[in-house]
Amino acid sequence: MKTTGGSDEQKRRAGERAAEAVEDGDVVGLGTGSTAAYAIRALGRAVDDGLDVVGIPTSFDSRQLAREVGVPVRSLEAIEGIDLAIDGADQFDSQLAAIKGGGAAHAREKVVAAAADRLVLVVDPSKSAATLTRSVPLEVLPDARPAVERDVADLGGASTLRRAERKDGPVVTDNGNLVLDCDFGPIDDPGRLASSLASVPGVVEHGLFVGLADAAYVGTDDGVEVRTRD
Ligand SMILES: O=C[C@H](O)[C@H](O)[C@H](O)COP(=O)(O)O
Repeated sequence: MKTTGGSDEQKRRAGERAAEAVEDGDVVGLGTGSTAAYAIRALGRAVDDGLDVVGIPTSFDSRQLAREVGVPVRSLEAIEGIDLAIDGADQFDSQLAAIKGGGAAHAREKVVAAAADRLVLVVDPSKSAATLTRSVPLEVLPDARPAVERDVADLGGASTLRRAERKDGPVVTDNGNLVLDCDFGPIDDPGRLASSLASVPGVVEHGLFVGLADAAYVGTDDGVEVRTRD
């Protein structure tokens, strides 16, 4: 998966600190992306040392990595609750509202985050913003794409179909859908935009995570800064 933003060392610190918050017997949501991957690898080492956990992957890639490093996995439908979800973000603000979906995994990520008692974002300082400004990814039913593009324009956004980097054609999600990256400029009210996007027919899920994260572990050059909502 493409690595963005801060240094690998910053991401490693954030991911490993979040893995330390996992307790024996926990069911853990395993996020997607380069930062969450550090948490999954750290959990694998903890399992080697005797930690008893079950991981709930949010994507093909996180499932694959968990299996490689020895974290036992189960699917979301097989469990009743999640103690802690650990996941990355593409941008987040002081209220821990976040834009996710740089890896096109935000639909499952949101289901896991909503099912979790706690969501910890693992990020580097480049993800922090006073106002969310990045494009918001929408997972969209393929047939609904033109209609969704029109609705996004009515909401003041400009959509771009996400294209695959190493083959001709669009990115197809783990669920068989397309991704539209939608630029709304600075997002003054993430909650209002989230509600509007959730009501667009054909949008399977949008990448705005509002009111879901409990903490952000920000890996820095010196350590880890733990941020909570203002
Ligand atoms: O769909 C992917 C996810 O939302 C990722 O958690 C997000 O893109 C952050 O990834 P990374 O830690 O690689 O920047």
